[in-house]
Amino acid sequence: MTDNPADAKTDPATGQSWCVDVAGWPIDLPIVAIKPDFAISLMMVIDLGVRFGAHVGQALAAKLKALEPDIIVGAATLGIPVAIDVTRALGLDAYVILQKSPKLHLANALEQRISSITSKGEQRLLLDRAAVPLLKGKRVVVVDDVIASGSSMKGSLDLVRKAGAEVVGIGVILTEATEWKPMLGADEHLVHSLAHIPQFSPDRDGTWKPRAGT
Ligand SMILES: O=P(O)(O)OC[C@H]1O[C@H](OP(=O)(O)OP(=O)(O)O)[C@H](O)[C@@H]1O
Repeated sequence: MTDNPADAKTDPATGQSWCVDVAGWPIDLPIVAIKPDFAISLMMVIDLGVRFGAHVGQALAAKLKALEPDIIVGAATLGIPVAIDVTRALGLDAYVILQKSPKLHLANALEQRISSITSKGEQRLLLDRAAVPLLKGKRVVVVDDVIASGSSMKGSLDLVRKAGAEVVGIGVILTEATEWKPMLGADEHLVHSLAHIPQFSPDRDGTWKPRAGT
């Protein structure tokens, strides 16, 4: 036990869940406390199976097809299956992943700093210079599983543009709350999502309820 409230740990498991309809496919997401008075509902797309992956790939492709993308870009880690499923559903082949692990071959990569709502501290997004020719002058759609603070997506957009691509759209399975809108600024209108999730505060009896305006 600690006397300093700042040292107190929040138990992330609330035992509650939030149901969201993802383009006709309902999923239950655990509500996870990040602070004593703040929780999110957490989608781990890699735990939802290949049929769900194919479903979101097809549903996002249906929204993104008219933008005529040449190639899809996704950010590690949870943006990887989304990028693959959307690429497959659009009938494309190549895709580009923005990595987070500083592999040996990425020593000279293009780099952007990000800090997402679900990961502690600052992270780096890395674009392999060998992938730049796949993007330069191309129509690109950037995908991810979730956009929340918008930091990860903003970093992805900056990197893709540094590589000389035109970003014609953004595809996400879920938008979360609204913080991402000012973060993306003029790029907000590029976002296509399959569903929206709020953020949560506890009411007096400890039940987590959607925060107003989220
Ligand atoms: O809008 P934001 O606040 O940036 O949050 C969204 C990002 O957070 C998650 O990634 P995370 O950083 O947890 O990394 P992971 O995909 O490697 O698990 C998610 O996959 C998005 O990329």
